[in-house]
Amino acid sequence: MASSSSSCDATGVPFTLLGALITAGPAAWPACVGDGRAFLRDYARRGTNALLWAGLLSVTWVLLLRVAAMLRLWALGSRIPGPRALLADPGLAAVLRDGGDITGWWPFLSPPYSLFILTGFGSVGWVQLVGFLSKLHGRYGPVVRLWVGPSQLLVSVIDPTLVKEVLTKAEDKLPLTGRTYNLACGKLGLFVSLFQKVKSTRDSLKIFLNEKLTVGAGQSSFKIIDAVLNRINTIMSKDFMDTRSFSQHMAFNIIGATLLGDAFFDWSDAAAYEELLMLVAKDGCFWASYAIPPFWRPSYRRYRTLCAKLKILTESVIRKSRQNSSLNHFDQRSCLKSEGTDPNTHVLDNIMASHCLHGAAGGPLNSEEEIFGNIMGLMLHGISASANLIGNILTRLVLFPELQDQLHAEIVSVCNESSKLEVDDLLRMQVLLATVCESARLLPAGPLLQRCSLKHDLRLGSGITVPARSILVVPLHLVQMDASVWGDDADQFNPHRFLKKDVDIGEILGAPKGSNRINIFSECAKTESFLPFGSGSRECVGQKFVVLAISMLIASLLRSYEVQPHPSLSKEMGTAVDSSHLHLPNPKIILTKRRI
Ligand code: HEM
Repeated sequence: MASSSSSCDATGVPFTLLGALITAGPAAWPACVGDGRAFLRDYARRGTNALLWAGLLSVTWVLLLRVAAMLRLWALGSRIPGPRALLADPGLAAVLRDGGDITGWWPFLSPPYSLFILTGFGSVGWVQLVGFLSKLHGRYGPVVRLWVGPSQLLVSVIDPTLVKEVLTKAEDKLPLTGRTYNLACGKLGLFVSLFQKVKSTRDSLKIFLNEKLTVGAGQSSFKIIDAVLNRINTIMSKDFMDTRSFSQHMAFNIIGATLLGDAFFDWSDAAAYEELLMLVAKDGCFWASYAIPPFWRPSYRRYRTLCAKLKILTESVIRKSRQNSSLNHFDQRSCLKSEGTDPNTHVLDNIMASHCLHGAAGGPLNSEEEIFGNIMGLMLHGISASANLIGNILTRLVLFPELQDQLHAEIVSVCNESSKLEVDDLLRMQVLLATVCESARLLPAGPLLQRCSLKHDLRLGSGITVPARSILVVPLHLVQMDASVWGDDADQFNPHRFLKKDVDIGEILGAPKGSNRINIFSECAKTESFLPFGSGSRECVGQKFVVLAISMLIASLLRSYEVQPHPSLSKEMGTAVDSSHLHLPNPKIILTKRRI
């Protein structure tokens, strides 16, 4: 016997709500189907089922994609030499616990996911990390893989040719780098992961910074250094100062005045800004390392408040700087005017101007917010990294008084007493440039260059394929202290190696190849192992500017002052330098005016 439901002819009943609306309605349906309310209930049930199925299918699809990506990562990753197991090294646990710092700006993943958060100014974390990678490279060769999580592959490269290839081919930064700067500076177009996003801003910034020091033009004295040095007399009213704070203060003034123009010098909030900036730089990487911002932690909220204050101050100095600038606001004039960039304006206008051009070419205009963010990011990175290098050089000068004498003699011989120092003079100061380079070689601003290729696998010439989204690192300290390249004394401070061994920093200085003035660097045999400013698509945009600016600062300083250790410290100085040179003391120094 047929059941009542099977005898019900429901074919006339519409399947969808739309269908129901355009038919004559429930009145036209067979009685066994029920009234309109029953239809809606049935419709809701069917709809919910469909949605659940769709959700289930999408989640399954995403999971399958993830699993497939993970299997692919495992398959490709396992072909790269390296330890088999997931990372379980007790030594690195200590590194994990260390705090992070934008100066190092080699941020990694975080508690609880992370491998390590690296600190600036030569922390213990550096030593452990470098030691660990050194062991791995010793065992597995120049390319080593390290599983830092089931779906996270770190690949470390130290072979100079492969390093160059990696830094050129892999154009993206780790997303965490961008997050760190985003957290501190808000929206910004520099330092973020995707190369395509940073490219145009990088280009205009490069032009601006390079034109600040027109190398080889013969007539450009570096006014900012004069202004900075004028401040030394005020600072010297104190008995002594520690190298770190002095270097930070010098770097702050040089970078601040370069980016923001003269307005920076008579800015009443400068001291507060400097303090705030360093606080924000110190903790940025740590907080950004959380996958979900820890809003519930009061210390995190305090950090956000500091960032907000810094942002307000940055905006106020930028406004002040704009008022001072000859180009008051970015307008059509500035767009038309600046195909190249005008070195007399400040960087803000140039970045804006370049984006006007960009806009004319169809690209999006930078928002004001992004421009403020860029300037803030540059201040954070530029000041921290420059302070590190200046401090390193000053410490070496204190440690090696005979080098200081040699530098002074060189400075005096290159420029006569009354003349102003010019950039051209600097290019003749070979020992000075070599000292800057050697200091940068031995103590880079961060221990690792980091890259990733977000979208594509990376096929290296050596036949190795690095899967997309792997973390690629170049341990600078291992590369720059490689005895097979730099000789047995690779870990010793010896600026003269740059004179003898012909490392080409001509490119950094932007001088023509073979130029007489810098022929010390005319051959490039070791260049690929000298990477304090990185290399390739994401290399430091400020390198030429900063090498010359710091050389100018040191030359101007040594011309008028002798840098001496404070008497209370001089005895311990000799032993304070750790053999790996990853730790430098922070000596108290006295600047004694030279008798002319
Ligand atoms: C001694 C001082 C400095 C050091 C040691 C330094 C070092 C570095 C390093 C290692 C990188 C990454 C390179 C790579 O991954 O290949 C970098 C990137 C960069 N640096 Fe510097 N830097 C210094 C000063 C400056 C200054 C003064 C500025 C500008 C005011 C600057 C602007 C940049 C920019 C824009 C990038 C690239 C960001 C990107 O591509 O997203 N740097 N720097």
